Amino acid sequence: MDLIATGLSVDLAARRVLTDVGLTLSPGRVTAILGPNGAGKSTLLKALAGLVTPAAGSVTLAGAPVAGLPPRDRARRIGYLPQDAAVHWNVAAREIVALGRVPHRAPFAAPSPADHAAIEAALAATETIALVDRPVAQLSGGERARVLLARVLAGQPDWLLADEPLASLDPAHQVDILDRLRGVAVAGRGVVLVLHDLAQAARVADDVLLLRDGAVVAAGPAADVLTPSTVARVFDVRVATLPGGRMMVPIGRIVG
Ligand SMILES: Nc1ncnc2c1ncn2[C@@H]1O[C@H](COP(=O)(O)OP(=O)(O)OP(=O)(O)O)[C@@H](O)[C@H]1O
Repeated sequence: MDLIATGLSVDLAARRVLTDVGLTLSPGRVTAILGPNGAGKSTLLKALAGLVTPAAGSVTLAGAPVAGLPPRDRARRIGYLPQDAAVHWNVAAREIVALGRVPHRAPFAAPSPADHAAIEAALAATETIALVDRPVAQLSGGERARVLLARVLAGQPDWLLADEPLASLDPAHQVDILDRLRGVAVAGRGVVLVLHDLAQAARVADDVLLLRDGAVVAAGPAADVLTPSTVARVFDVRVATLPGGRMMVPIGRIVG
């Protein structure tokens, strides 16, 4: 059940922000989308989730255009965690996580044992069990981010698309959530992450897609793409590599 973008271009406010992007994503792998600010990473993720209308090209899931999938079906198959997700209702965290199961049952039906099991598993994976009775408005940014990730995990989608899921997490939770996301891929689902941290990407990703100015600069297995020269070209930074070669730390700006 591949997720495939073909000749994908997206315009926002009459400006082209993605140009002719082509990629094939396969289940069982973690793909990291990296690139400078404004490169089009979030727009690409939204397009993969069927949430923006392409100006040209298409996104298909198992051969069917995602834009044409019935919304409930699409929500069951593609879980999307936006960047800086806001919560508009000040309800208990458990209610937010439970919303992840809504696409799985008929309108107004009571949660099934499978729903309860999926919610408990998501709470455990994100270490949010202790937060379930707290109103979300009273949670810290990192706690809220974990609750929102739990909501997407509870939906057990075939594809999990997350936009900067580590942004407000402390190092322990970053490592833990990355391991959980790897586990989702190992279990046979597809995981696509927009990340900023090169080291985290090197740690978690099987495949890496580098975007700059709305176009793909490099894509493929992480070991092939995350090289000092490619990273320097895309981000205008000099990097030092840690032993092993894949872990990189930016050490200076390339000017001119
Ligand atoms: N709603 C919008 N209307 C108009 N332009 C937009 C809109 N959203 C994003 N853009 C523009 O589209 C381009 C790509 O934005 P996008 O958010 O996809 O980039 P990004 O790579 O995710 O950036 P960042 O790393 O800063 O989050 C940017 O130039 C941005 O200013």
